[in-house]
Order: sequence, then C-alpha cells, then structure tokens
Amino acid sequence: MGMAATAACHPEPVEAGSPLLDLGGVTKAFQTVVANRDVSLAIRPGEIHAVLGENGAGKSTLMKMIYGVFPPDAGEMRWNGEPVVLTSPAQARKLGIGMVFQHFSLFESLTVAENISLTVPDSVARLAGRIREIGQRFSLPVNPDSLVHSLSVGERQRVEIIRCLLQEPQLIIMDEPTSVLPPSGIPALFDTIRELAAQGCAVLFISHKLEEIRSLCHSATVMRAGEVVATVDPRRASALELAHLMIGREIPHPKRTAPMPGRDPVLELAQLSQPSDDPFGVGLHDLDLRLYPGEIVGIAGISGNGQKELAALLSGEAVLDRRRRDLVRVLGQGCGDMDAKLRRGMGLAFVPEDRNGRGSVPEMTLAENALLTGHAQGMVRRGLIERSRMRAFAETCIREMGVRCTGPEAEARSLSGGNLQKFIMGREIRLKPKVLVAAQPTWGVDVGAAALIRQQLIDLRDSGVGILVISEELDELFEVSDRIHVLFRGRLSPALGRAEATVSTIGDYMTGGFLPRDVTKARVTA
Ligand SMILES: Nc1ncnc2c1ncn2[C@@H]1O[C@H](COP(=O)(O)OP(=O)(O)OP(=O)(O)O)[C@@H](O)[C@H]1O
Repeated sequence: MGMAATAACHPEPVEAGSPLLDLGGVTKAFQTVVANRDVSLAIRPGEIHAVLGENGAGKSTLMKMIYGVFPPDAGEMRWNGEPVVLTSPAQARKLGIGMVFQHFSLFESLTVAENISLTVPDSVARLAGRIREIGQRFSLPVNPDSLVHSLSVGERQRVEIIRCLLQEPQLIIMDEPTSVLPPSGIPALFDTIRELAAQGCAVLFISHKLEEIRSLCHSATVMRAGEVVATVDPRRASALELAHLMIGREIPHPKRTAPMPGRDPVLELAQLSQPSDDPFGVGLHDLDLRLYPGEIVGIAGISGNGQKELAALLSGEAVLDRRRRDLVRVLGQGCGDMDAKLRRGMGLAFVPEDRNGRGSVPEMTLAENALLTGHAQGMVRRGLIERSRMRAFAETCIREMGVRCTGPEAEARSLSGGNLQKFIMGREIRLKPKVLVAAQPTWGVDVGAAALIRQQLIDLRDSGVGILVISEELDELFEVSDRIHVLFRGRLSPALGRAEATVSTIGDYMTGGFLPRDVTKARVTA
C-alpha cells in the first residue's frame, strides 16, 4: 500500500514589487508563553505564501494579529508601506485583509445568499448575482439559492471564500483550508487560490501538508517555537527538507510488524441500521463489522457519509433501544443501549472528532480534563478527587506526547489545536483500553507528532488492543491499518486487506463502487 506523492506543479513566478504587508520584529506573549518572538514576514501582491511549523509554533497567533484579533506586544506592521495598528477584524477587513476560517459559520436552514446577506450589506437578490459573478471569476461554482444543508463540505467552503471575496480583499488568510476537504476537493481549491493570485490577491496559506505547500506556494516562512527559522522557496525544497527545517530533526517513521489478532472480536456490529436523529444527518444501513484484539481496522471515506453517526453509536452518545442492544457488542456483550459511561467502564475508549467540547472542556485545566475520562485510574477514592494523581496522569500525557503548554494547570483552550489533539490522544491511549475508537486521530497535528501518534496506535495494537480508526486521510489509514472498510452514504464496504487496499480500489469504494447499481443510482464523483 502507499500513496503517490502529489506531483509538484510549479506556479507562475511571483511578481516583483514592494510588499503589500510587511511585518517587522513582531512579538506576542501569553503570560509566560512567548507565542511569537521577533517575527518578520513580507508578502507581495499576487504571492501565495505558506506559513508552516509544528503544533504550537505560533502560526495562528501570527495570523490573528494580521487579522486584528489582538495587537502585538512589540514590532511593526506595514500595509502598502504605511505603519498600521489593527485593533479589530472589522478594521482589518476595511483595510483589505480577509480570513477564511477552518470552521464554517453558516446557518444550515438558510440559502447561500441569505447566509451571506447576514454579513455583507446588500439585498439577497443582488447578492445572488454577485455570488454568481464571483463564482465564475474564481472557479467557485455554487448556487446562491441552494439551502446550505444540501451542500457538500467543499461547497460550504466555497461559500465562505465567496463571502470573504465579496469584501474585495487584497490579502486572504487561509487557516488549514485543505484539512476540511476530501482529497478530491483539493485541486479545485488550488485552482481558485492560483486564480486569486493571478488577479493580484496575496494569499497566506497555513497547512501541515508539505506536498501541498510545495505544489501551491511561491514562498514559505518556517516557524519553530515562536520564531522564524527560515524563509524559503518551497518549490525548490523537498518535503523532507521542509520537515527538517520545521522540527529541527529527522521525522520518525512508524514501524509495524504483522498483526497477531486474537480469536474473539472485541467490537462487533451485526446488520446495524439506524436512521439519523439529525434532519441533515446520514442514516446507517446494514453495517457489519468485526474488530479483533491486536488489530487496527480503518474506516475510510469522505466525512458526511455517516462517520459522525457511526462514531456516536459506538461511543454511546447515541443509544439503541433495549431490544436491539445486541447489534453493537463490546467484548461479546450487547451494549447498544448503554450510555458512554457504561461503555467506558467495559474498557472502550473513544477519541471524538471534535476536540473542543466533546474531546475536552475548553474552560477546564488539562488535569481536570484528564479526570473526565480517567477517573477510574485511581484518580477518585471514596468519592474524593486525588488531585496529585490527576496532575501526575496529565503530566505523563504532556511529557510523553510532547504537548507544548505551561503544564497540567493550563486551560485546554489555551493550547494550540494540534497540541490539544495530542493531549486527548495521549489521555485515551494511557487509559489502557481494550477497545479504542479514534475519529481523525491526527487532525491538525504536525508531521512529527502525527508519526508519534501513529506509532503509539501500532504499539497499542501490539499489546492486544483492538483499534478502530475513522479517518479521511488515506495515507494515515495505509500506515496503520491491518484492514480497511469504506463508509459511503451510510453503508460499509467489505473489508480490504493491506494487499488489496490500493488508492484506486478505495477511491472506487468512496463513490459507492462496492454497491449494487440499484442501491446507488447516482454515483457521486466529488
Ligand atoms: N489565548 C492563549 N492563551 C495562552 N496561550 C496561548 C493562547 N493562544 C496561543 N497560546 C500559546 O501560544 C503558542 C502558539 O500557539 P498557536 O496557536 O499560535 O500555534 P500554531 O502554530 O497555530 O499551532 P497548531 O498547528 O497546533 O494550530 C502555543 O504554545 C499556545 O499554547
């Protein structure tokens, strides 16, 4: 198995000229953590400029300052040569700086044009025309009259980009825009970004995917621990060189041996069908799955095909009625009607896709977040919390996962996205579960930390744990899985062994290739 590296296609050279944005010596600290130290960065009109670095390197902090979320403690920002002090995003937008966030802020039950009218002052009818016009100009096809709930993730992202473009920005900041897209949606986004650049717009592009940066960007600022360590032309550097600059050492590659699965499944689904409670959700149909101890089974597929619903039924966030409890079995026991707490008591650990809110409570400290799922690990005795054990457990997760933070008393919300994900994965792995269900285990995590997490999953499997990984990243699934199923429109494909699971078979399954023709009348292509 393996996935061919994306061929680097060399975009047009950057136009010469004076910088649109020029940052000099920018510094920003949060209490004792210096998130940005003496950062300098310049971007010209028409330039696609990557910002890369490990989790916690300071990328988001820098972008937030450019977008006016908070001011720097020191340093200077020049816009078209003039010094500026930004005090709010509204001011940044007025100046010509737009930002497309990872998380979409759209109302499902409103149309595209109605959603945009909430932030762009114009009539819905006129906006519909402007949306079509921008859509054509920048290859962003979307119907202004469509209800947002009927749109794919890629289309929703287009709506966010169009909303940003309607304000005619000269600089657009994109924070990990590809992380929400299925692989098939990425080329279209890149076409749009190249079109933007060709029309003179500057783009700041954050990504952990080095091959993407190499194929798209004209220049790259590499950050490490809050400082700029290099400014390079990523088209002339290999992914390995970029990774080396970023983390300052070689990236370890996960090592795996042949699996030695046990005889009795630790997790089973038997002809499980369940309609979705959510009017915009996906119903599950006839799911059959067996996970044995000592193996990793991957669930591939584009999110929005039942992943959320499957994860909820496995974790116990969604329960079946008592008569159907045997359709979900953990360690041979029917548990479909049990809540999450009871299932955890049986030895099931769970890493949800949503690390804020589900995976952790943002306002609580890391130690308190450790207690939430780890209380059975001797952290509570005779009804009283053993604070020292709670802290020690959190400290172990922080140390062993290399979580960048001020310590176990740091609030979860103060961590960078990738660092919080590392902490949550570390916590669940250290609960010594018998079954682990992990949704998007390395989402937003840098290359070095992703390798660490994948190795830990393999080691956990070698210790006899059954692991189910739900992931949109094929590379990840190829690296860790012993068998792979694909989830498509709420249906699960047959399992593919390592030898059969190729990019082309999985790609075919992702559009329903495993189903009889009558079940999938319209095969999707995107
Ligand atoms: N509001 C805050 N309070 C305290 N510390 C913060 C705050 N925001 C960021 N930090 C700290 O600043 C550092 C840089 O974080 P930042 O989010 O900029 O990193 P990043 O490079 O964007 O990481 P990731 O790739 O994980 O998103 C981290 O150590 C983080 O814990």
